[in-house]
Amino acid sequence: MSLVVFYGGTFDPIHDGHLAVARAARDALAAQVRLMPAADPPHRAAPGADAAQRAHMLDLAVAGEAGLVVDRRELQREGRSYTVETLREARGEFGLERPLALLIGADSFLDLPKWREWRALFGLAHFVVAERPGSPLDEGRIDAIAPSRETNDPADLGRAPAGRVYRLKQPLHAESASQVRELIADGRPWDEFVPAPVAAYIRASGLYGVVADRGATTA
Ligand SMILES: Nc1ncnc2c1ncn2[C@@H]1O[C@H](COP(=O)(O)OP(=O)(O)OP(=O)(O)O)[C@@H](O)[C@H]1O
Ligand SMILES: O=C(O)c1ccc[n+]([C@@H]2O[C@H](COP(=O)([O-])O)[C@@H](O)[C@H]2O)c1
Repeated sequence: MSLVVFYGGTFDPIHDGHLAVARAARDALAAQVRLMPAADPPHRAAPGADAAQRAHMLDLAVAGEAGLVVDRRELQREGRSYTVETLREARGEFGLERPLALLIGADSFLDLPKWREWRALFGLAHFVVAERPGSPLDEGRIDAIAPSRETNDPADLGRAPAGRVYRLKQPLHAESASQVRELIADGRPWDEFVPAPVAAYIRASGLYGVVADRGATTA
């Protein structure tokens, strides 16, 4: 059975780093990647764009892109978007045998022990960890969180429903959503860091306090 990859995030807004990671996972694992916006993400302040706007920006970013889809399941649930609940719900849909994986940046993975019922996550899905500047996965860091689970063989993720950790090797991408929001707030160029249709939507909606005639790298 083919692997399904969930890529959860606040995506406030989606940026080129997110897209690069999603494409790299799709290509390395030959799997569908489901970009899944959090309704109310745990462990952070309320997002600048509401959930419907963040999901819409994902739609714009993946339009026409093979193997990348938007998954709105967390928007249909009340309360905080705890991943353990999302994966339990996904198991109801995909069954217990289907290989599922959670795609996650290295910074989030290193924070995993703060997540709700985090040890249970390894019984529900594999992890695909994307390297990220500022969060080096030095020797032993993955093993310290997930002893003996790491594999270098992507095929291992198709051989079991859950429980392995695969490190996604891809060119590093420095973009972050907070950087994009800060650039917009400062009236500095920002649109080179997000997909063009997303930049157009941010401008048209006045998100993040964007001023229509400032911050564009192209007039
Ligand atoms: N440039 C990047 N490289 C690798 N992983 C990333 C990158 N940007 C985000 N991620 C990962 O994508 C997931 C969703 O990230 P999120 O939507 O919070 O974006 P962010 O850029 O980290 O946002 P913020 O700057 O607001 O914290 C997280 O697991 C995060 O680690
Ligand atoms: O389940 C948790 O306790 C938990 C704690 C922090 C983050 N998450 C999830 O991790 C993903 C990335 O979160 P964030 O805040 O970096 O955008 C997103 O899907 C969140 O719902 C989940």
